[in-house]
Amino acid sequence: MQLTVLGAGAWGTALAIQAAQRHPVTLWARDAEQAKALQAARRNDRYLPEVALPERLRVTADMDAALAAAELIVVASPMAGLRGLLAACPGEVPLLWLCKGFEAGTGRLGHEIARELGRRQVGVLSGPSFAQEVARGQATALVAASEWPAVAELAVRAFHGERLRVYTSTDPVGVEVGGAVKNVMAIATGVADGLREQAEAAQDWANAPGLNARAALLTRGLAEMTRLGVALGAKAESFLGLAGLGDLVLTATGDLSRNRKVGLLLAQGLALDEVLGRLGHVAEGVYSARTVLARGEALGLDLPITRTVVALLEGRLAPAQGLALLMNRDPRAEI
Ligand SMILES: NC(=O)C1=CN([C@@H]2O[C@H](COP(=O)(O)OP(=O)(O)OC[C@H]3O[C@@H](n4cnc5c(N)ncnc54)[C@H](O)[C@@H]3O)[C@@H](O)[C@H]2O)C=CC1
Ligand SMILES: O=C(CO)COP(=O)(O)O
Repeated sequence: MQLTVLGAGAWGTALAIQAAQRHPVTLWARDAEQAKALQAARRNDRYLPEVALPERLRVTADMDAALAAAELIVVASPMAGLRGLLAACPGEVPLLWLCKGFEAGTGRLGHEIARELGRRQVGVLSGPSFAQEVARGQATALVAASEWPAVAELAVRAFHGERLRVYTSTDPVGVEVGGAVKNVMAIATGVADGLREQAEAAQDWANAPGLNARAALLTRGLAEMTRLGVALGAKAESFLGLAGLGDLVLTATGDLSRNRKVGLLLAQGLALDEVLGRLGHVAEGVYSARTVLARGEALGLDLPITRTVVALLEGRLAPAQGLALLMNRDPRAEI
């Protein structure tokens, strides 16, 4: 199968490297200089420096050439690029996107953007998957979700192999809400873990959110994710799957996460601009947090962790105040 991956960031490059072991793959980079550098060095020095590009992987900045023979298109840009790339792709070729978030401005999920553009035969590929590990061939499980079962099956044909399991799902809403909300929860967990490191150093135990607090944040974060997802039409079971609990655990606790890193750096007292300057990669939770809150509020939902993350990102709350705010709410029933 001829595969075209649009976007040569960390994740697009990693999946292209994996797929190229079994299929001819074209990787499109939007910057001509970057495409030239990738072809010459056979390595993505900017976004994924440690893994070489296999022979079968062709890199180009020419979109028409990249799409010419595509049998499956994979959009690997951040959420901000999805609408433009969807609109630029031929409507008759099945398409998957990898981005995890809500579109800034419109507050839409990927499947809502596709519907708005009248695009059919599309789906999302998600789940717990740090690009670096996938590129190295370390065992990973993903989930491909689409309302068109043939699209999810195509994702299996393209990517399923010895080191990469691809499950299918008919719940794109659940898979997309999971991928978007876990990023917000990873920021919250990063803040808590950052506060713990500082308080532990001073043996200030009462102000050190420890392992108990982390487990509570993950569990209540899952509750928020599920609450929003179900209200948007998702199946509750999806949140116990790879794109829900699976990706929440990975991103909130794994130090390769950029969203978690945002939280860790905010806890050190850095301003958001400074944090983003240090990352060098996209951290979708920063852009999605407000939308998660707004869409939840529009549905009459209470999302206290998300609300706290938004206040932290907007600089209206200091990290330590965030923890106090969450702990001092009125008691309530768990479910
Ligand atoms: N890196 C990872 O481990 C994983 C990332 N993702 C998701 O995949 C998406 C992409 O992430 P990464 O590749 O890691 O990001 P990255 O920050 O490594 O690279 C982003 C790439 O997108 C391009 N880009 C940026 N804005 C764009 C726009 N408006 N239009 C077109 N292209 C644009 C950049 O030039 C760059 O090539 C994000 O939504 C992320 O949440 C999902 C799973 C794993
Ligand atoms: O989505 C991811 C892993 O599944 C990557 O998370 P970060 O964007 O936080 O690095």
